[in-house]
Amino acid sequence: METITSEEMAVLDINCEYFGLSRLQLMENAGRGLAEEIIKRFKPCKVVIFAGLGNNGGDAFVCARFLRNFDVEVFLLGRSKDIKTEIAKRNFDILKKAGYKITEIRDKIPEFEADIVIDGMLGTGVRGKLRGIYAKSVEVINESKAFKIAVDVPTGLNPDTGEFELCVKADLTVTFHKPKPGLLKAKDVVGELVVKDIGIPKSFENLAGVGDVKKVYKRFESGHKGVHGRIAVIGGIGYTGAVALTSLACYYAGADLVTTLVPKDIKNVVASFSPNLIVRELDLCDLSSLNELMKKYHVAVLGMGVERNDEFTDFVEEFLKLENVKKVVLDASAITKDIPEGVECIMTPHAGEFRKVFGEPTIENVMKVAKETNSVILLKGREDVITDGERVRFNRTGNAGMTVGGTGDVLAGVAGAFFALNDAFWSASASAFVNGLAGDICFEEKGYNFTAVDLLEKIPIAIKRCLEFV
Ligand SMILES: NC(=O)C1=CN([C@@H]2O[C@H](COP(=O)(O)OP(=O)(O)OC[C@H]3O[C@@H](n4cnc5c(N)ncnc54)[C@H](O)[C@@H]3O)[C@@H](O)[C@H]2O)[C@H](O)CC1
Ligand SMILES: [K+]
Repeated sequence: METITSEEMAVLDINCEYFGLSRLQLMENAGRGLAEEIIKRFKPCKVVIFAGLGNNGGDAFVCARFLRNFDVEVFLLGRSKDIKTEIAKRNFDILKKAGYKITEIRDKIPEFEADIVIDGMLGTGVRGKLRGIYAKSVEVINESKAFKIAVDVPTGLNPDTGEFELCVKADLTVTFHKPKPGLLKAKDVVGELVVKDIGIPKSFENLAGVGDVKKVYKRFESGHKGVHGRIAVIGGIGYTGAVALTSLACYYAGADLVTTLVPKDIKNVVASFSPNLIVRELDLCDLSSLNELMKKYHVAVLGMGVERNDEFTDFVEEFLKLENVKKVVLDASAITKDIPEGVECIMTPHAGEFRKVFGEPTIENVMKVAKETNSVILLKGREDVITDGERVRFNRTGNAGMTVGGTGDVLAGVAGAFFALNDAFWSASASAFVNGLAGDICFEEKGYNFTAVDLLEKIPIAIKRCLEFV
């Protein structure tokens, strides 16, 4: 049975909203689906809903509306003004206006008689040990003789691992869209498991969106220089601009420190492009200094602005074997089959570069190569393909103006910055989305005739738009 983790569900939730399927619609479908399962099993009877302050509670409020002729009472675990989300509050207010019996629980849970108890306290938003009234409520529910129905996840169960300390012992769990992995591991507390379709198109699951960017972008208020990413950019053998574009893209995507390593003869040229750049001499033969240097860096981004040559190909192979090389983004001439064990890798070929090294860029072959090289492939194209060999995501942002030279160099920098603080798969997906969105912002302002420098400067705007999306 295909499952979805709570993290993936959170990303999908936001992406649905971004693609026009609102969370309010999803909540309505979830609540209605839950009520359908109850009406299928029970004649109208007494129902007590234990509702939390998040969307799990929201689903239960919707469900109440569809339990026509049932005697429904709601125990809200806290004050209504503390309800966390606008959509849950909206559904709470509807019940209030409709005159449903609602009790705001502070610390004492009232005595109650019920045929059915609905656990709408916590779902995929649960974090850590059950606190305060939540723990008490679980104990009271488990002592009750009522038929216990869990909304999405029995409260207290870790939806991904199936672990729990104190958890609702449900007779029936109605989960939405797909089961969370933990539900398949904890049958004793899950009871009968029903998966309700809430109308999310299958394709949305594999589409890169704003949710991907919100997942990977991190800013620590109390951060010191370097905590947001230290990146080494290596290239510039033959071309001067590419490595500068990549290095500046690392900064525009949030990295704190970027060192650009280029051949001696162009060092000053590259340095002259921007005071943001820290440019150092690259000696392809001095691997021990490079290994020393990499001690201080999260990620190395290689291959931009290098005419493919055997010397550089050999260098890349040796570089990847260095002890302190943990995470790499391999672009253009650095793309290779030989990724050593223990090196996390994102490769960013376009179709031509992929074909040269791995053969036809069909989805199947790209997934096969990702699996064989134990890396994430971000195949650039009209629709980017991101895969780790198991999972696949597609990115549809971007436009025909991005065929201009240098846009791939910018993408490699964005991927490097996200990769410093995240895993390869989501970093690749989020960077493809951001790079394309920046291209679309350029198009809004300039039509198709924008440059890679224009794209570069729109990267922070694109990220800001994603982070502001609620
Ligand atoms: N995409 C979907 O599948 C949909 C899911 N829906 C439902 O939404 C919940 C997830 O909602 P969320 O608001 O993210 O979190 P919860 O309701 O699970 O948690 C709420 C709230 O509780 C607090 N909290 C967390 N841990 C604890 C704890 N240990 N003790 C006490 N309180 C805790 C925390 O502040 C949270 O914010 C999902 O399960 C579905 O039921 C949508 O409605 C439909 C689409
Ligand atoms: K629940």
